[in-house]
Amino acid sequence: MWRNEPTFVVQPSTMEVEMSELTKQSCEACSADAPTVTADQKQALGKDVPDWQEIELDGEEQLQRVFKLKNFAQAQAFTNKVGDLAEEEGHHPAILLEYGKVTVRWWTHKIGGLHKNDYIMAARTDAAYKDMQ
Ligand SMILES: C[C@H](O)[C@H](O)[C@H]1CNC2=NC(N)=NC(=O)C2=N1
Repeated sequence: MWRNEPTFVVQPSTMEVEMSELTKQSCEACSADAPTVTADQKQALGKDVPDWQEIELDGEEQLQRVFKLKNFAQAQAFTNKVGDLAEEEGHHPAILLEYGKVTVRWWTHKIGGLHKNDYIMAARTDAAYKDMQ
């Protein structure tokens, strides 16, 4: 017979839930006339990817994060994971692969700036990095 043992469900913290929100989302189709994110959206979305910097390069706003890895082979493996993610979503970053270091930049080429998709992919990149630790 099933003993009615109490089952304790561990509730993720709101932060984890928020973080997991973006990592669970997929990129939405975005056309060349899609708007870039507003300042308010940047503020709200930025909270889910706190380790990323908003930079401007060639007049285009981008998200950038430098990931530290143990050596070149680990950096290469992480680069490939990010590349696979990008192919899956049809949304691609700029990646600089160095010994023990990978610099990733996300932005949406067709709108020349930041779209919600870039925040989703930044969160997914963080999750891929976490999986490698
Ligand atoms: C045809 C192809 O789907 C488009 O060119 C995609 C490819 N990957 C992309 N990646 C990014 N970051 N921005 C884009 O606008 C983009 N467009």
